[in-house]
Amino acid sequence: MSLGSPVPRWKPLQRARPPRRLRGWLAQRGSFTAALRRHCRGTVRAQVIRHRRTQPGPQERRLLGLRTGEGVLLRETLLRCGTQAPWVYAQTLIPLKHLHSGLRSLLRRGERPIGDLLFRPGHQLRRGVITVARLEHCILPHTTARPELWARRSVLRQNGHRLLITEVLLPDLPQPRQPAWKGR
Ligand SMILES: C=C(O[C@@H]1C=C(C(=O)O)C=C[C@H]1O)C(=O)O
Repeated sequence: MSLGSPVPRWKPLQRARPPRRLRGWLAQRGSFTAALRRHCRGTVRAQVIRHRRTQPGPQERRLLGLRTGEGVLLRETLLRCGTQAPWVYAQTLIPLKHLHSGLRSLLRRGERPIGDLLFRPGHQLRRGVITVARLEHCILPHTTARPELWARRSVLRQNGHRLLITEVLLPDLPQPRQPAWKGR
């Protein structure tokens, strides 16, 4: 999936005007996987659609505090509830220099979303500022439709390591039950 061109214009959530029905999802500060699970009667699964080393763009490099030439692991997944149509497209960038064995094994966990492991109690994970963007020319897999799509992006920090997570809310994502607009 492509986030489209031109590059999305990311704004802090408080300064953007996403549709009301999406605000609760966009403001979620805890595990997104856990939030999805609260709406899913089956199992939340992460289908890995890409897993490869790459060079980050200038914005991503800055957010991850990387120098030119420092590579990242790109993981792209579709998060879905059971066998339903995907609810979220997620893109995770992990600096290769932070790819310690713990993280490596975490990424080999089949269809289990990484949020479950990142947000384990006692892991002292901190989410930075959440920025959001309306994707103007996003191309969804398997369809030519161009719905209005919103995405959010944030940096997760743990013991000096950083991950950049982008989540695109897909049209089949249900309405959140509890508005989390103010976040935690
Ligand atoms: C970071 C989280 O993990 C989610 C799961 C992902 C995956 O398995 O690829 C990617 C991003 C998130 O939507 C979370 O739950 O907040």
